[in-house]
Order: sequence, then structure tokens, then C-alpha cells
Amino acid sequence: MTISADNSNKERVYIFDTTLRDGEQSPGATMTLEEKLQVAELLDEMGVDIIEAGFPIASVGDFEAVTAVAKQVKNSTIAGLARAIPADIDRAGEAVRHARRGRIHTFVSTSPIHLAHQMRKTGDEVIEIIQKTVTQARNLIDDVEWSAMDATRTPIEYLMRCVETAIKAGATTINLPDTVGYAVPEEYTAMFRTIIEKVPGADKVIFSVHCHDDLGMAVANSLAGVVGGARQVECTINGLGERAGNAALEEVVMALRTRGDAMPYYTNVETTHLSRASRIVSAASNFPVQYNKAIVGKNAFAHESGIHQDGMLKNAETYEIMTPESVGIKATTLVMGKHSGRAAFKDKLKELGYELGDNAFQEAFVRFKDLADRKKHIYDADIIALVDDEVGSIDDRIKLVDMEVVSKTSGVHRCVMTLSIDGEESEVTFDGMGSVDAIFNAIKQGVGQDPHLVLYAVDGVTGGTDAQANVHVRLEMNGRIASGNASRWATPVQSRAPSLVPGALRSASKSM
Ligand SMILES: CC(=O)SCCNC(=O)CCNC(=O)[C@H](O)C(C)(C)COP(=O)(O)OP(=O)(O)OC[C@H]1O[C@@H](n2cnc3c(N)ncnc32)[C@H](O)[C@@H]1OP(=O)(O)O
Ligand SMILES: CC(C)C(=O)C(=O)O
Ligand SMILES: [Mg+2]
Repeated sequence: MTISADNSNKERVYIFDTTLRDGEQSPGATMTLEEKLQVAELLDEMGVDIIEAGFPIASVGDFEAVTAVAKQVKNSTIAGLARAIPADIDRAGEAVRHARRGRIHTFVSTSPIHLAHQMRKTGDEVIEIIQKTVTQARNLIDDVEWSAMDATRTPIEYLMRCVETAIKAGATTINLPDTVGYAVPEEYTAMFRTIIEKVPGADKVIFSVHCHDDLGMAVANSLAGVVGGARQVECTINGLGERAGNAALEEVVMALRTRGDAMPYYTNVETTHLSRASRIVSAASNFPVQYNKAIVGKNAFAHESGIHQDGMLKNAETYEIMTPESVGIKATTLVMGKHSGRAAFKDKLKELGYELGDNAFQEAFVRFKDLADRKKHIYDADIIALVDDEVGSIDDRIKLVDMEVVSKTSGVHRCVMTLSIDGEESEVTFDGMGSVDAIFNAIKQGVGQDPHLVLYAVDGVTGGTDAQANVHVRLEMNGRIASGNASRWATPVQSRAPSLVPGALRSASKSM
């Protein structure tokens, strides 16, 4: 495996997590105090160096959250954000003074567009503001970070004047953010190289990157900044953050760990916590993690295509550049589907306890491919049904001819169903507590079996009241499980929805 844990000859990069501040700025991502404390606790346990816990002047709730995190966290430095305004800096100082290691993080705009329209100040006025506010912060605390908001759209000569002023006033960390995700990696590297080389006192401070993902380059830019000399990376779990988000912590950390050969840097983050951190932040912020998200997405260590599955079974390094265990995921998943091949199918059968002879195996594989062409999710129960001797035998015996469901806001729900069993049609009528209950009662009566409904799930495939829906059904009887699914457009209350049931009935019947 390419992963190397040998950090000798590598330089340390400090991880500054801003999930609780910039991450929380994502619309809808507001977290409660308890959730913030839980996230902060985990970040501390993971070995994150600095946790930006909030923006204390923003609200009483934010002040209380930063104070509570500062009091609770044992190891990480706790930062509080402040504009270049005296009241902000005092408030941030008041909150972070409770921490074992506290930091005031103050920022001001430096780009021409921000100066003209956001700050409505001249360049010289902003230089004076930097001098005064950084000095004020330094008088409150030893650890002061200064950020040049919109640094990447700031002329380099002016940016150098600002940085020099902040360093002279006592800033210990200088952050040059790509606030609007505008930079490309080469220019971000060059910006750090120039500033570190030319600004007096640059060798006495730590430079930091803070990148947004508006063009999808936040992680690439962060690493480019490190190459240019930055030694602190500001990032968030799951890439949560303003607009398109910030650089994802898990991606930065795993990129440095996995490609230590190309980038000689390391972080102190214990990577086996990454998956858990992602789940906790996703739950707290109400932001689902996309399936194909790098490192922590549901599919990050899942393989469906036969060629990849075959390779994985021979040697995991064929298609995985890091182990799932290294990020806290138990194991790789080989997902059975229409792209799977014989190697994965054989492996799955073995896992399910089946050993088939060559002919039986080939036949089962053909049936599996056929099913996978028609069915989106292949469950283990589907494969068990496939290799069962009775597969398909009941399928042709039972057919749904017609069904009518009447649902009322009061009173019972009724299903009138016509089934054809061995070519003979019969009509059954059954009531239920709801329409689904009535339908399943009617099926049970018509078929003369009494399976237990384990799962009934409806997923909307499209939007609107005329949405197409997928219905998934799983039944259990005498220790055997059968599942099926079918799609159908929604219909009005008094409905004829025959195809909702046949899929379920067909699969269910197969293995009963
Ligand atoms: C890139 C970033 O992520 S920056 C951080 C963004 N995060 C947030 O804004 C979340 C928290 N913010 C808030 O709760 C509020 O905006 C507050 C409490 C900070 C300020 O609220 P208000 O006083 O009502 O001001 P409002 O939000 O309307 O406007 C921002 C003001 O701050 C000024 N400002 C913005 N950044 C800075 C700065 N770095 N230094 C000094 N002043 C600044 C703006 O020019 C504007 O001033 P103006 O009202 O004199 O024109
Ligand atoms: C406050 C600063 C650091 C910021 O979030 C940004 O510039 O994106
Ligand atoms: Mg930001």
C-alpha cells in the first residue's frame, strides 16, 4: 500500500477546523450547543490542532457556544472570529480566554472590490485598521491570527503591505484566504512563495490557507498553498461551508497521508476517526453526504463493476489507494448489480453459504444478470431466491389481474383484488387500517399464505404529485425472506395501481 506513516523528513501541517464557524455558515446548517460540543469533542480527540468554534459577536448563542467549547476542549487551540472592529475583538477575547489555548482570529477585506463596496474604505485606512485591531487583539492574547479577506483578488503589492502591518502589530498566524474560490493552484502557490520570500518578518509567523470550493478546487488550492509555504490548512468536515463549501478536512488529511511521497508533509490527525466525524457532522448539520464524496461517501470504498470486483478479490490495491480501515470504515463493499461479474458473484454465493457446481453456477449467474437488468438494488435475499430450486415456479402461477383501493379520511380502507392463480381468476375484498394494510390482507387471503411484512418503503423518484415512486417490499415467512420492488406513477386517492403490487408479489412468491 502506498500509505506511509513515516513522518521523518516531512514537515508538519497544522489543521485548523472551521466546521463550527464557516461550516455553520452554510444555509440551514445551524447546530445546537450540544451538537457543537459533541463535534468539538470529536475534533479534539482526532488531533485537530485548532478548532474555530464560532463568531462570538454574531449572537449570544454563538458567544455561549465558543465559551462552552473553550471550557470543555482539552488539547486543541480554540479560536473565535472577529471583524476588524474593537467590540468584536473584545467579545472574541472574552470567549476564548476560557480555553487552555485560546486564539483571536481577526479579519478584514483587502481586495479592491471589497474595499470599495464592502468596507467603503481606502487602502491606507484599512492598513491603519489592521495595525490597530491586531495590536488590540495581541494585548488580549498571545495567539492572534489575521486574515486578509478576499486575498486572492488583492494586488500582491498591497497584500504585502497588509501582511507586513499585521506581522509588525503582533499577528502570529497570517491567513490568506481564497474567500470566493477564485484561485487556481499555480497562482495560489506563487502568492505564498512571493509573500513569504519578500515580506519582512514572514519567517516568524505561520502562514495559512483557507479555500472555498466555488470552482471545485478548494482541496487542490489548499495543497498548492502548502507547497508555496503555508503550514496551516483551514478546512471543514465534509467540506461544509459558505456557498459551495470549504476544503474538506478528510480530503486534505488523506491526500497528505496517502501521497506523502509527492508532498512531504504530515498532520497530527488520527484518520481512523474521519468516517465517524463525517457522520456526526452530517447529522448535526442536517447535510447529507453525497454518495460519491471522496473518503467518507457511501461509495468511497464500494465497487460494483465486475472487472474492479475481480481485481479487488485478487488484491485490494488494484483499485483502492487507501484502506477503508484507515478512515474508520470497517471494510470494502462489493455491491452486487448489473455490472458485476462471475468472480464477485461466486464470492457472494460463498459468503451466503452456497457452493454450486459449474453448471448450476452458470445458470444462477445468467439468472442473476437477468434480474440485475431489471432491478436496481440486489439484496442478499434476491440472490438466495435466485439459487433456490423453486425460483420462478410460483412466478407464473400467480398474476394480479386487477386491483382497486378505496381510502377514506374516516373509516376503514378497502382493497378489491382479482388474482389469477394457476389460470383461475378469483376476486377477494379485504379491509385494513390503511390502504397498504388492506392490500396485503387481500394478497394474504387470495394466495392463502401469511407472510410477515418486514419492510415497505416508498421512494419518490421524481418531484411533484404525479411523481414516479419506487416501492420496496420485504416479506418473511418460516425464516425465509423475499424482497421485490416496482415503480409506478402516483394516482388519485381512489386508485388502480396494479403494478405497485405485482413486483412485490412476483418476488415474494418466488421464494415462498
Ligand atoms: C468570509 C467570511 O466568512 S466572513 C464571516 C461571515 N460570517 C458572518 O457574517 C456570520 C455572522 N454575522 C453576523 O451575525 C452579523 O453579520 C454581524 C453581527 C457580524 C454584524 O451584523 P450587523 O452589524 O447588523 O452588520 P451587517 O451584517 O448588516 O453588515 C456587516 C457590516 O460589517 C462590516 N464588515 C464586514 N466585514 C468586516 C470586517 N472584516 N471588519 C470590519 N467591518 C466589517 C460591513 O462593512 C458592514 O458594515 P456597515 O454596516 O457599516 O456597512
Ligand atoms: C473569515 C475568513 C477567514 C473567511 O472565512 C474567508 O475569507 O473565507
Ligand atoms: Mg471562509
